[in-house]
Amino acid sequence: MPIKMSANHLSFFYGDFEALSDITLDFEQNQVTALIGPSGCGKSTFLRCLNRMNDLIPGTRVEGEITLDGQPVYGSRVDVVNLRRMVGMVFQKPNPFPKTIFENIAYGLRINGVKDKSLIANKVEESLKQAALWEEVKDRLSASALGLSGGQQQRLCIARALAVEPEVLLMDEPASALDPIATQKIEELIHLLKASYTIIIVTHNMQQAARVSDTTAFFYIGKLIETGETDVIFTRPEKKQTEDYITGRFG
Ligand SMILES: Nc1ncnc2c1ncn2[C@@H]1O[C@H](COP(=O)(O)OP(=O)(O)OP(=O)(O)O)[C@@H](O)[C@H]1O
Repeated sequence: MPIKMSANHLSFFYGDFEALSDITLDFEQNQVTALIGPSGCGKSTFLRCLNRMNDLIPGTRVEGEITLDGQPVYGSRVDVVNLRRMVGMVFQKPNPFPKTIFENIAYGLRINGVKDKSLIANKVEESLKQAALWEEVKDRLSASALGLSGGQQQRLCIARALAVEPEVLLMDEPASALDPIATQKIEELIHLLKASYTIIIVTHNMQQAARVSDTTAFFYIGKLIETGETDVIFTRPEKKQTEDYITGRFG
C-alpha cells in the first residue's frame, strides 16, 4: 500500500521535556496501525502531532517532519483547519456536543462551510450509516446526543469525524471507556472503515491491537522501539523490551 502519512525524525518537547525522541514511522494507506506501549511513553503526544493538536498547548515544540501525502504537515503555509479535517480524531471518552444527534454531525459540516440543507441531511445520514449507528438513531435524530449509551455516543463521535470526509482517522483509546459489546462494535467498525480510511489507533489492550491492526508500533519512554506487521510483533518481536511488554512482564 502507498504511504499516506510519515513521521521523519520527529521529536517533541513540552517546554524542556523531550516527550518524543527521533521517531521515524510510516503509515500505509487503508491500513490500521496500532500504537502500543506503557502509560506515559508518548503515544497520545505522537497521535496529536499528526494533526497538530499539540499546537494548542503553549510552550511545545516540534523537530523533524510529518508528511501527509508527501506534503509537510508543519509547513508555514499549511491550513491547520483543513489539516484537521483531513486527519480526523476520536478521543478516549465519547465527547458529543450537548446538542441533538443531528446537530452533532451537521455542526462540523457547517463550520466547514456547507450550507445546503438537503446536502447536510444526506451527509448526516451517510455518516451515521458509515459509523453503524443509523438504524439505532434514525427515529430520534432530534433527541439529545447525551441520551445515547456510551457506545452509541462513541459511534456518533466517529460519525461526526467522518462527516467532513477525512482521509486519516486518529483514535486515542476509542473503546477503553466502553463495555465489551460496545467495544466489539467499535472494533468491527474499524475493520469496515479501513476500506476507506487510513487508521491510527492508540490502545492499551493487547488483544485489541492484535485483532484490529495490520501494523503495530511499540513505544517506550518517548522512543519507537520496534514496528512491523502485527502478527510478527505479537509472535516473534525482535527486541526484548517489546517481548516483555506484550507478554505482560511490564507496563
Ligand atoms: N500537556 C502536557 N504538558 C507537559 N507534559 C505532558 C503533557 N502531556 C503529556 N505530557 C508528558 O509527556 C509524556 C507522554 O505523555 P502521553 O500522554 O503522550 O503518553 P501516553 O503514552 O499516551 O500515556 P497514556 O497511555 O497513559 O495515555 C508523559 O511523561 C507526560 O507526563
